[in-house]
Amino acid sequence: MAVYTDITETELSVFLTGYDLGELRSYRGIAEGSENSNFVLHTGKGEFILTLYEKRVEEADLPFFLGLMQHLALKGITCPLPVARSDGSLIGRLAGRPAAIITFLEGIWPRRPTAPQCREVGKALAGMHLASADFTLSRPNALSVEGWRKLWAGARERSGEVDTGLKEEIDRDFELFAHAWPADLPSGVIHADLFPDNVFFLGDKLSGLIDFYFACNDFYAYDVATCLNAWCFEKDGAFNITKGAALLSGYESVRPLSGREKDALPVLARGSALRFTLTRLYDWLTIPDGALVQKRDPMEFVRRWRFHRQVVSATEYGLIPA
Ligand SMILES: Nc1ncnc2c1ncn2[C@@H]1O[C@H](COP(=O)(O)OP(=O)(O)O)[C@@H](O)[C@H]1O
Ligand SMILES: N[C@@H](CCOP(=O)(O)O)C(=O)O
Repeated sequence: MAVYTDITETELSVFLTGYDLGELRSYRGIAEGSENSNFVLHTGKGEFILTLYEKRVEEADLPFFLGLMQHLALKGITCPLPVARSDGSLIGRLAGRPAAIITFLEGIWPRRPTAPQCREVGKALAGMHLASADFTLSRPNALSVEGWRKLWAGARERSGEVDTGLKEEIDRDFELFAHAWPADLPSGVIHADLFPDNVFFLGDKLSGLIDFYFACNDFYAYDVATCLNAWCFEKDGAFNITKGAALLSGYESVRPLSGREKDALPVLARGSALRFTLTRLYDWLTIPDGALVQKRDPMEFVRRWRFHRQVVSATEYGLIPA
């Protein structure tokens, strides 16, 4: 469910007078997504996506997110282009919420990603990293190790309700990250949530990257690690090395990883799996049933995190040794 704030035809028509998009022909809410309210608009100028930003997105971060999409789209990355209002701004207000309109992208997100699709996503991720190198705004990653600690503080005491033993196991990882988390790897703007539901395909051809609302500045290799987690595990929990190899070779065909980035992949993948475990665990334990936020199973990522704890070298992800 992802229409948390409803809108009337009248208020939407008034909102659209701030744009050069012609008249409103129809609109409908979109069921998918989890953070914001999204609508498809059909106007005199075609189809667009309208997003009303809900409480979890900080209004102060919107210039970064929308500016990034604009920067990337103008550089040829297949992502939505924010539509400017008649006064030149990208952000308006609708139904008491900050709101923006972005271009509509064709495509379907893959429910069961294939190895060729993993290769395409690797290439697209590297393309995004290169294209964002000269983006002038920055945003620290609120969901890096210190952010995880805060989530853990809010979930730790009740974590046994999800899996016994988790408390001690996660505590131990925080001790590891205190000294083993990389201090300096090549960094820049990363997507930070490039899961299959944020990538559209037409067949095996990638047609769009969406949902830049976790984008931030961090290690590029951390974004690669997140994609390994999001794209290369099967429904039964097993890591698929063919998909891992496809994703990594796709990435390296555009932006080769340095030796230090390769060496760091196991700890980054472990940290990234913990990051998604913790956001899911926190929501699982703190959001009341029936609330308007989609809760996701934390155990899916606990299993991935446990897998990475056994990994000693990135060759286990399908990386070809230099
Ligand atoms: N530019 C776009 N073009 C086409 N569909 C889009 C676009 N942006 C979002 N959507 C649709 O809206 C859904 C939710 O978008 P998303 O940005 O993932 O929301 P949330 O931030 O709430 O997770 C997507 O799964 C997709 O169906
Ligand atoms: N990808 C995250 C949840 C974020 O949801 P999104 O709909 O904004 O991509 C997870 O799987 O935990």
